[in-house]
Amino acid sequence: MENIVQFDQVTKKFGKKTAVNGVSLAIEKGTTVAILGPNGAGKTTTISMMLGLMEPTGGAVKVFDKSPKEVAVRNRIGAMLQETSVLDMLKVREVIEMFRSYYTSPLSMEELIALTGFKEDELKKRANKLSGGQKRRLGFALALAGNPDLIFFDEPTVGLDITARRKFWERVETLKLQGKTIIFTTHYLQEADDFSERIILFNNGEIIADGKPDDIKRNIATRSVSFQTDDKEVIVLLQSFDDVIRCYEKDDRIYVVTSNTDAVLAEIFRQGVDAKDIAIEQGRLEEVFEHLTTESKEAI
Ligand SMILES: Nc1ncnc2c1ncn2[C@@H]1O[C@H](COP(=O)(O)OP(=O)(O)OP(=O)(O)O)[C@@H](O)[C@H]1O
Repeated sequence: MENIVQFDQVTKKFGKKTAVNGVSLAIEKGTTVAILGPNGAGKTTTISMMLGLMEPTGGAVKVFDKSPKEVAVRNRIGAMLQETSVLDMLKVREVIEMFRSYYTSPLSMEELIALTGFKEDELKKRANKLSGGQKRRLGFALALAGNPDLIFFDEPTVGLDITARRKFWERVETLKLQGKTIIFTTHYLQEADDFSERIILFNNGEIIADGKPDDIKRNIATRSVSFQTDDKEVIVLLQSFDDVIRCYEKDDRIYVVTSNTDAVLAEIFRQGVDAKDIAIEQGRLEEVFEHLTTESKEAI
């Protein structure tokens, strides 16, 4: 399989701060990869080096087997980054036309409209009059204007409502079917799980997990059983249950973090624990990250 992106011992330092630390990875043609990690993990820096926007301090970055700075490479890459501001005074159609003109074999206007779902009245709007969701769609159109083989989305769904999110991922599915290589960053484990074939998890500038979503999830995603109780001693009892990772109290509720919510619930009932308003919650990624940064990396 052809490697589209290749990092060999890549390091990026900003003064004394090491943002990316000796990272090696290869991304194969046609895969959809999610780059996940807490704030400051090095995701954006990694993507910036893939895009040739930043030079590594050490190691080698290759995209399509060349430096990402080469024009021939740039022509094959599309990126939707956070907060792209585009020529506000132009109308949507004009901005898209302008971006198309930068490329030797752009997608047709019709294809771009179909991919982004812009209506005729929206195409006539000035870019600065667009809603947040429409702006994101414009960013999507601009990323695809050159009919790229490799596409980057940096936190593409932040601030979008559920419908806009669903539509965004439907559009990405179309690109996947066309055999594009797609790399996106996200804070949402669920999105990474639903839409990628591979998750690369960053922490402190290093890769701490890399694999299929199911494998990663099994290792990092925990769920919790939570409830209200008047029994102040309950945590001690809960900690003795099998499969319990940890317990804590927050906002007048007891949380039992576990790899097996069914078993914990059964035990709660069996032991007659005073538990009211029981709920099961998917572990928050922040909590997982917190856990990861304090636990040994070999646990993954
Ligand atoms: N231009 C810069 N100058 C100095 N430090 C930087 C610069 N860019 C990034 N950093 C630092 O490098 C580290 C990695 O930052 P990066 O933006 O890559 O993280 P991230 O995983 O994308 O985080 P977020 O989820 O918050 O976007 C952080 O500690 C950040 O403060």
